[in-house]
Parts: sequence; C-alpha cells; structure tokens
Amino acid sequence: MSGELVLVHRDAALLAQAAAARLLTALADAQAARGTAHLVLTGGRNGNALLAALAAHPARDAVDWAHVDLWWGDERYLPAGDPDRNAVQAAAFLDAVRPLGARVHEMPPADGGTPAEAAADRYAADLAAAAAPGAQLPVFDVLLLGVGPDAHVASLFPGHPGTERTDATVIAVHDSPKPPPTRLSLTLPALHHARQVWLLAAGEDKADAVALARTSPGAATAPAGAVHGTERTLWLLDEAAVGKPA
Ligand SMILES: O=C(O)[C@H](O)[C@@H](O)[C@H](O)[C@H](O)COP(=O)(O)O
Repeated sequence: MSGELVLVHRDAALLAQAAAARLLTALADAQAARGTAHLVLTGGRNGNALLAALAAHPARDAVDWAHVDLWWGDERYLPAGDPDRNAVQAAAFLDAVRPLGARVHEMPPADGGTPAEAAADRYAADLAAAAAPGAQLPVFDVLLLGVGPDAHVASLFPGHPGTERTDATVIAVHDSPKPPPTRLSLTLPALHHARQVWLLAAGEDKADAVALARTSPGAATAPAGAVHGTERTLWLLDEAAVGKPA
C-alpha cells in the first residue's frame, strides 16, 4: 500500500498555488531521476486552477518542459475547440509550455462521425506507443484527479459500468451523470499506473465525497477512494472539504 498523505489548505486559491509549487518539485525530481516526466492532467475547477497557477509560477521553468509528456485522465467527447473540453480549458497552461517543447497528448475530439469507442482505442494506442516495450502504459510520475461531489474521479462514476472495466486502458463513457454525457476516460487499472496519485477537492460540496472516499468503501461506491499511487497518494484539500465525520 503506498504512503497516503492528507494536506489541508485554507482555501481553494491557496490549494491551487501550493499544489502547483509541489508539482513543479515533483516533476523536477522525476526528471532528475529519469530524465523525463509523465504528468496526467484532470479537468474541473480545481484541476484548471492548479494549471493556471502552474503557468504563472515563478519557478515554472525549473522543469525542463521539453522532457515532459502531458496526458489527460479524461476528456469530454466534444468537437475540437469546444469550450467544455478539458484541453480547451487548459489552454493558457498549454500555450505556456508547448513553445517550451512539452509533448501534449490531447484525447481525440469528436469529429461528428467517429464513435467514442474508436477515439478511446486511439488514445490507448498513443499511450502504448509511449510505454516501455511490452507495456501498455507509460509509468505516470504524477496523476492529478479532481474529485466530484459523488466521489467520482476522471470519468469513473459510482455505480457506472465504466468504473468496473479492467479490459482496457481507455474507455468511452456514455450516460455520464456529469454533463456532457459522452466522455473518454482512463480506467481504474490505468490510473494505478502512477507513482503518485494526487486527489484535489475544495469546497464544502466535496466534504461528503471526501469523507466517504477516505473510508475506502470500494470503487463502485466511491471511485476516489479506490485510486492509489504505487509510491504515494496525496489528498490535496481545502478546509471546506474537510471536517465531515465519516
Ligand atoms: O472532466 C471532468 O469533469 C473532470 O475530469 C472531472 O473528473 C472533475 O475533475 C471532477 O468532476 C471535479 O470537478 P470540479 O473540480 O470542477 O468539482
């Protein structure tokens, strides 16, 4: 079982700044150890706030972005440029690091004809191409996950069939309880290919989900409580998201 750590910050803004500083150090450490870093991004308010803080951080370029691979844990299956796509919401950060050489692996957008299943397979192939020989996934150094009010992570929702999938690394998710209804998501086994999993939750609307997840009731009930890094699992919270007894 990896080491689990809970860090609580005063509010969502400080959480984003502190997590960005921590992430820069984690990426620099990964590059010092292995020469490269694989970072998995998440959508949602806290994920996007972290990326905005990262883009503006004075120590941003302590990371050699030319040796960073950026992936997504999930994506809304919408046309390219749609403002609801996670990659579009991360544009300010991507516009800052792409010129520095970051390898940005966006999940495929909907093109009006390709089924989401085919797009999921394409991303799985992209991941496999970046993996060690014989592996299906690169080892992710840090995998970021926003936590939903129902304790979902990525696009793996409680009681949803996609959360139980173990036969693929990337799946299409239909009938998502969180709009839009069609998404692409890494599966739970794929999320476990991370050295560090960082779970981000801020606001009192997340307190129930955090309290439930931390009792580890299983992925079907609380996917956020079922994801762990092989080396470390961090809960990055603000005060409003803490304090509800389990
Ligand atoms: O595509 C998405 O919607 C996200 O990847 C999703 O998993 C998100 O991280 C959580 O729903 C938390 O979102 P908030 O931080 O906005 O509450």
